[in-house]
Amino acid sequence: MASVASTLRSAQLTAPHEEEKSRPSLQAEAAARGLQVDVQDAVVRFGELAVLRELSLSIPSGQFLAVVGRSGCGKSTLLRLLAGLEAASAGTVSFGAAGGSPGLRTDVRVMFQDARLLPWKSVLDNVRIGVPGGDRAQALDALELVGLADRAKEWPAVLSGGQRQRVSLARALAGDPRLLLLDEPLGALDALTRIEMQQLIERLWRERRFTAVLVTHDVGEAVALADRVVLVENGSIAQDVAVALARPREKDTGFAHYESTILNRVLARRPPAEDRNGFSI
Ligand SMILES: Nc1ncnc2c1ncn2[C@@H]1O[C@H](COP(=O)(O)OP(=O)(O)OP(=O)(O)O)[C@@H](O)[C@H]1O
Repeated sequence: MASVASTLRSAQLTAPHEEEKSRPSLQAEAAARGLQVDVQDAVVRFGELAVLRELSLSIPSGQFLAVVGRSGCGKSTLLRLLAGLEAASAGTVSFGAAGGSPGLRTDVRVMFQDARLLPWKSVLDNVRIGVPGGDRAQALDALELVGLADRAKEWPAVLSGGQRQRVSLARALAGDPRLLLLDEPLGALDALTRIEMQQLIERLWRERRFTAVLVTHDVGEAVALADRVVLVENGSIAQDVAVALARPREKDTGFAHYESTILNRVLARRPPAEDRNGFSI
């Protein structure tokens, strides 16, 4: 990873007109960084159960995509397919113009709902796991990104749940991924910490321009973060919504429109009464 802290520092030192002039080329470079993803007619089965049924999805380089859907519809299975943790029995998954495939790729990282930190390793050593070669400076840089460089020497056990998730995010970003897969990473956090983490993830995505795929039960979270929200239903994409709202997003009427459009569609099939009262699915 190029020194992120130094990149940010040098960006801050750039005079405004110079920054303005260099913006188009920086944007082009940034857009090219994120991995393009193409899923074509993918089928994933667990025994008799076909979870994904000829699902097709193209994600352009650098897009922030959110995946929503009812519990058990196959959101995590789709994410695991992209991570190379599940294999398709039919169809294809390919990355980039060159068409690379999932598997043991260093440019694809996953963040899960539980932080999955090794309790016998320090915070810094946990982050070093995410750095090819385990470079200390690179790991420290990633910890600085998430605001935890001063906790580097401590044990994971002394951190709060939100801090542990930030370490997990640092570990995922430390290898400078081109595709970040987020499987309900904020689901276990309290509401305030969750909002702070959403803002952190959005800021880092804007700065680093990786392609992001977020699985979430929270339609509000999907609308707050994503360029595009897809609904998985019956094993394929049942709704595909481009979220045309300026960032950072405010919970205004435009936001509420997207939220209710998606939620109404999710609930349209089989709306249990308890789901109608909230924004989570
Ligand atoms: N390894 C597995 N073996 C057998 N069945 C599985 C396996 N993984 C997932 N499934 C089944 O596939 C279906 C989809 O699971 P998946 O975890 O992808 O759903 P999900 O939409 O992410 O659910 P949730 O929102 O509740 O996390 C479920 O019925 C689940 O039981």
